[in-house]
Amino acid sequence: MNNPSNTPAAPSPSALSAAISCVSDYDSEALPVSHAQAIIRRCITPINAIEKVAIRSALERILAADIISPINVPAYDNSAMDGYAFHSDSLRPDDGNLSDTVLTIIGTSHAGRAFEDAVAPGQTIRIMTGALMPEGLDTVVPQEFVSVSACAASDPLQAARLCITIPAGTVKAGANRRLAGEDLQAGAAALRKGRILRPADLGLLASLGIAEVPVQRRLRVAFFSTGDELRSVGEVLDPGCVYDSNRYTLYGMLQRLGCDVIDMGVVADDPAALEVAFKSAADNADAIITSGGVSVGDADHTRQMMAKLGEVAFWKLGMRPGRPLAFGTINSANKPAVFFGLPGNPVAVMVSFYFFAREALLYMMGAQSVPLPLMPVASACAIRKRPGRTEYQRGILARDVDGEWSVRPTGAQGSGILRSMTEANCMIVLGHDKGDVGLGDLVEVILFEGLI
Ligand SMILES: Nc1nc2c(c(=O)[nH]1)N[C@H]1C(S)=C(S)[C@@H](COP(=O)(O)OP(=O)(O)OC[C@H]3O[C@@H](n4cnc5c(N)ncnc54)[C@H](O)[C@@H]3O)O[C@H]1N2
Ligand code: MOO
Repeated sequence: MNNPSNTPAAPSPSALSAAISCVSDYDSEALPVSHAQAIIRRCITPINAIEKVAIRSALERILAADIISPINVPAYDNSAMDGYAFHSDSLRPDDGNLSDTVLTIIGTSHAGRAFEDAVAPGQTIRIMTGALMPEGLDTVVPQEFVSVSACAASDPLQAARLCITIPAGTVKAGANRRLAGEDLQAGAAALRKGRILRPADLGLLASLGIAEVPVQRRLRVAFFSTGDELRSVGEVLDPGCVYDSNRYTLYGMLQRLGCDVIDMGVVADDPAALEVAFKSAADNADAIITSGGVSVGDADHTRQMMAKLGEVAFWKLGMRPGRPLAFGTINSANKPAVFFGLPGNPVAVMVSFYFFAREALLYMMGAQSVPLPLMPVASACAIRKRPGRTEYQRGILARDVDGEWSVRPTGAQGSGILRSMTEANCMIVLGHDKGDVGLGDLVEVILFEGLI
């Protein structure tokens, strides 16, 4: 079922205006990062539109409701090992006399093909990993711990059978058995609303027999680059021009976040053209992201457009790179769209996206907040840092000659040097109040790559 309702993704204009007008005590020269992040949180609300998708299509989507397990997992008591199952009462007490236990094998339980007869004390069955434990049995001994031989001939019926000998002390009562419901009980929450579904979650859903799940509809994000000097890939690079790279990094970051992207290309440094672009973006998207035009140059029109077409919540932060980041809203006929005006410098785009837009967009998508883990690591060199702003340096985390992990900046940290992002494997986050870093001092890093 595909049922994306047209519920507004953003709050009503009045709610947003109220949130934005709460922005007081704002030092326009050095609004701390944490303060700016809090302002953004106050100004946004999650979208409220759900669609149902098959579990394979749910990868990386955001779960829109708790998933309650319809069954026990495992569904029945089963063996964790290939071996022999029996009742623990059959074990000879481990009384220090090293008394072995001898049990008669009376059948086999395969995974998917259970042994259905009763198993009496003194008897055992061969059992495979995952096979159902017959009623009354509670213990499995792995096959490599037992010896198998013909049973003692005192009883003619027994002599025709095979027996196992379990050496004393090999196995404890209840060992190697997986109990019904021990992973998950029927009626318990298997996955919580707001989770970004990962491969393990798809497997878990399948293990519960669930074929479809409700997910949040994708967030629609429109983006464009501004600047008369920008040329798109495939165009001739005239003197004084640069290729537009920001739309590609933005495309990649938005795709990774699972957004529906609306690429609006390059818009000239012309107020009329910008106004048309902003209005069209606000009509079609939940959020708008632009790059460039937020500084103080003669052709930097973005903030004026925000003030004309919406509201500016803040502009300029105590951070580097990304200082001229602008945040606010752009109005449209139906709803205001959340707006991030990212600075034009290519690294500033990525840093301000990862540390501001990313969390906001995830929140709008209805995702549970999962803070990025900051890990303390020794710095492999001295780093100059001025207190009063947060710095995001591109770092390489590696083992040193002694096998210890340490981090060093990639080299020149100019916010136009995009190569610093491609060479780095982590971001070194130097907090607002931090000063110079000495060799061996601990700094906090956020890794770029994760396992899943
Ligand atoms: N007098 C001041 N000048 C500047 C300040 C300031 O506070 N006072 N801030 C500097 C900082 S910090 C930044 S960051 C930039 C941001 O300026 P804009 O957002 O107006 O960006 P532009 O001027 O349009 O471009 C800056 C730089 O980045 C290149 N660029 C822009 N868009 C792209 C793109 N899509 N792909 C690749 N490269 C792009 C552009 O050519 C410029 O080189 O302002 C400083 N100035
Ligand atoms: O703060 Mo700007 O973003 O470095 O170049």
